[in-house]
Amino acid sequence: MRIGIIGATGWLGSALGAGLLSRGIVQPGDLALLNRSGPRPDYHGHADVVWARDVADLVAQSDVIVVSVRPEDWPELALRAEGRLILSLMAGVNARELARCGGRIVRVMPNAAAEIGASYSPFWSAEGVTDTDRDTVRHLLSAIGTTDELSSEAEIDLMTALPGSGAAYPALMAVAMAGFMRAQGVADAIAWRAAEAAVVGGARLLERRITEAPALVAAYRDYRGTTAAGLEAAEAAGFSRAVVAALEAATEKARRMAEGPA
Ligand SMILES: NC(=O)C1=CN([C@@H]2O[C@H](COP(=O)(O)OP(=O)(O)OC[C@H]3O[C@@H](n4cnc5c(N)ncnc54)[C@H](OP(=O)(O)O)[C@@H]3O)[C@@H](O)[C@H]2O)C=CC1
Ligand SMILES: O=C(O)[C@@H]1CCC=N1
Repeated sequence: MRIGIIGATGWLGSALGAGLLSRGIVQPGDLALLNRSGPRPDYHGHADVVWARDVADLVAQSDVIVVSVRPEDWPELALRAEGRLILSLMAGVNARELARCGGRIVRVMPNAAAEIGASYSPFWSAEGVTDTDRDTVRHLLSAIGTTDELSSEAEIDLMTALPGSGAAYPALMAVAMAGFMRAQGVADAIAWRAAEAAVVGGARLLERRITEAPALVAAYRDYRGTTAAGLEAAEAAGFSRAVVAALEAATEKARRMAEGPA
């Protein structure tokens, strides 16, 4: 099967291309690529990938087309892709708009952890998508991590806020934590390592047992030690409210983008 990626050198398109090639899901000669800035002599160690001349050329050389341009760049693509399976990675471009290209539409919401094969990339299939298409989607997404099929397109906007945000909130937390340490006079490198211990070490402890998070919070509270004091102060300062506000704002932005200009 020939795969085309529009936006193949971008943050996500490049991660997907790398994953597809390194896992042998697609052979270099069956991978058609397009970007704005032009072909690269080497694409993740492969010189023999196919660089399309333009959108029409990419469509002609692909059975499945991944659209990984920024949402604002979608209209200028003027994609015509009758009979093709389309995987849109774009936030805030709805299936009705995408269907104008004439293909069978699947919307996917990956995240930046695609770079390390650890993206959770839920997808939603519009009308006309077949079970064979779904198998194809799952196979392709296995190149960057795991997936689930969603039952409604509205859930894509929620998934755009989370998990689409990737490392954004952990990074924000790390910045605040390291900032506190530095403000207390701790050396820069040690301040960052302390933040890393909490953000990365803590995340590793929760890996594959995230549903135990409430019990873990309760265990720290019941311990009645220093962390319990910290958790109480965090909640009093609005920690959970801040997280919810962030997800609400991101979801709302995705919805407004999908509705188009007022
Ligand atoms: N980044 C993320 O964490 C996430 C992003 N998304 C979605 O994924 C999509 C891609 O995002 P991201 O990878 O971050 O974006 P980038 O800006 O990193 O990459 C965009 C890519 O699109 C290419 N491009 C732009 N315009 C055209 C055009 N007219 N024809 C061909 N190629 C074009 C660019 O080419 P060139 O490099 O030559 O300029 C580049 O390769 C977005 O729609 C975003 O909403 C979804 C979830 C998470
Ligand atoms: O911040 C963004 O717009 C991209 C799209 C979804 C998640 N990240």
